[in-house]
Amino acid sequence: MASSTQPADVIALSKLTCLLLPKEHTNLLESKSIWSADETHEKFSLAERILHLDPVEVNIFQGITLPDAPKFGKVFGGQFIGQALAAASKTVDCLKIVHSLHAYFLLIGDFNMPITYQVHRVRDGKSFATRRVEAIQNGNVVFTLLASFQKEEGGFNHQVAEMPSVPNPEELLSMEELRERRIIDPRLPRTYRNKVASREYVPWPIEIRFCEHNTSTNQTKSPPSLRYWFRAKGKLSDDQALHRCVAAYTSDLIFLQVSLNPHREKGLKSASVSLDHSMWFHRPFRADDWVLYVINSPSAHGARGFVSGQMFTRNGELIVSLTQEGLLRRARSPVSAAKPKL
Ligand SMILES: CCCCC/C=C\C/C=C\CCCCCCCC(=O)SCCNC(=O)CCNC(=O)[C@H](O)C(C)(C)COP(=O)(O)OP(=O)(O)OC[C@H]1O[C@@H](n2cnc3c(N)ncnc32)[C@H](O)[C@@H]1OP(=O)(O)O
Repeated sequence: MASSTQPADVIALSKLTCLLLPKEHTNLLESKSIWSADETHEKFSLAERILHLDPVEVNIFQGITLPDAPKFGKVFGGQFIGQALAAASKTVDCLKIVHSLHAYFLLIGDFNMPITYQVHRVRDGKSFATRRVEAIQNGNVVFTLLASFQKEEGGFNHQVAEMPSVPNPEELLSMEELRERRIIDPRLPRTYRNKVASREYVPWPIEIRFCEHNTSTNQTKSPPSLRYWFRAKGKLSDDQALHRCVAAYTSDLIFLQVSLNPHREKGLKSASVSLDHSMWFHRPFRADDWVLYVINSPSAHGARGFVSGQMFTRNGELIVSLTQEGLLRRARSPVSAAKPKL
């Protein structure tokens, strides 16, 4: 080293020291912070592009609803959670990673309008940091999230929760295959099959494989529980913060609906929206690798359904615990509850 010449950058200079870093190690200086892509590249997975935010000012970010993002007639609740968590994460020291969040859905979001995320730096401690995020459209706060972040720390370790025994995702049908099968399944009512066939099919950014083969429809009763594997389509950047945002996004896709399962009946039209959502991230994971989502609804009462969930890696590690309460009503016709009023 002493006699050879190497290209290097001066990275610190004082009267007494001059710190040089060989060119091949300059990547060590790159921020490890939340995926820092300033542009949305086509090569990124759709999930990563949906969660992309533009910085506007310090603590203020802007997100949009991409044309190919799932919408359900409004801004999808998971998009609010994922984007708000991304905004919060971008303001936190990159060594701290989200361990819990609590959110409220206040107003139906308009997917034709950008969403402004205003981050409030509630506290920055040595080990923990807390952020509050407001999602704003047309001057109204439509969604709010509190999230807490922690520096990696060793400690006690136990896991009582056991991953249920379910088939491997490779043995199960994809949503696309399931849809094809349902259209031609003679055990299902013709009206239901026609409805599935005529409904426009928009692929989700998340691949889903239901663990139980069932022939129930949105018009037939079933137990208030569900288990499915999910993973982001495509490869995600290697940033644990992003993987947690993608899990947060996905967690609202099929969650509250489980609460409606025992109440489904012919002709039922429901008006249901997520009201609040809480998550605890226990261990690191990748959201572009299969994750098992185990959902139960212990209660529905007073027009509110309650659901709780656990997420496991393929190795049976409990990675996330979560809960949600949602509004569960019979829809008054015409179904108008889900229109934005901003
Ligand atoms: C289980 C097997 C599954 C297999 C699945 C396979 C495939 C799945 C396929 C699809 C899955 C889709 C998954 C979609 C999940 C989507 C989840 C979400 O994204 S929800 C979006 C996030 N949440 C929100 O946006 C909620 C925002 N918050 C609010 O809107 C409000 O806070 C509120 C909760 C409505 C409460 O506001 P308020 O106090 O003002 O409430 P009101 O009771 O006064 O009502 C407001 C408004 O609604 C009208 N309304 C009320 N009740 C009804 C009803 N029963 N029917 C129709 N309309 C109703 C009411 O008239 C009010 O309107 P107005 O002000 O004009 O009078």
